[in-house]
Amino acid sequence: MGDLKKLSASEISLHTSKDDCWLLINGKVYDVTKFLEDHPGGEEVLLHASASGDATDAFENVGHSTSATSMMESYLIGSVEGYVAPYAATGEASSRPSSSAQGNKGKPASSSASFIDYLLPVLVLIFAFVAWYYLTFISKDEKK
Ligand code: HEM
Repeated sequence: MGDLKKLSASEISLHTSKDDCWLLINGKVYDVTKFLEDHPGGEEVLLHASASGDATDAFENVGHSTSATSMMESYLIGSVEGYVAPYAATGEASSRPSSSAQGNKGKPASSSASFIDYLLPVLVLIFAFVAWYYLTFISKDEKK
């Protein structure tokens, strides 16, 4: 498959129907018309992904098996010149769960922050009281 046809985005956008359905995934174009009925995930998702212009995100979000990936080869009909991978396909997808984990971390962090919010004034009061007590009574006694 060295001689992949170079297809334009506008050409691909003409093939989004049940009788003629192309998918753009990672810069490669797949004619899945004959696969629509056999797709384990259903034909609707394929038609929707086809209509969206770029099916890369949709395809990768499902976490397809390696057998699904090797199956794709038989539907490959071309590629897109100057293809720019969408966000999730660039390997940065792994940073998404970590950013949501950060959101989770926010909770204990903010509750410990509110704990310090209470503790700090109390500590300052205790320190002020001890200092006042020392200066008022103890240091006077020492001078005597
Ligand atoms: C040429 C492209 C595609 C091929 C060859 C393909 C193939 C497969 C295969 C073999 C499965 C069964 C599970 C597995 O082995 O991973 C599957 C499941 C599925 N696929 Fe695809 N798929 C393609 C594109 C897409 C796209 C673009 C979407 C968009 C959302 C999609 C959505 C799904 C869903 C939702 C399932 C069901 C997962 C489940 O029920 O666990 N597929 N696909």
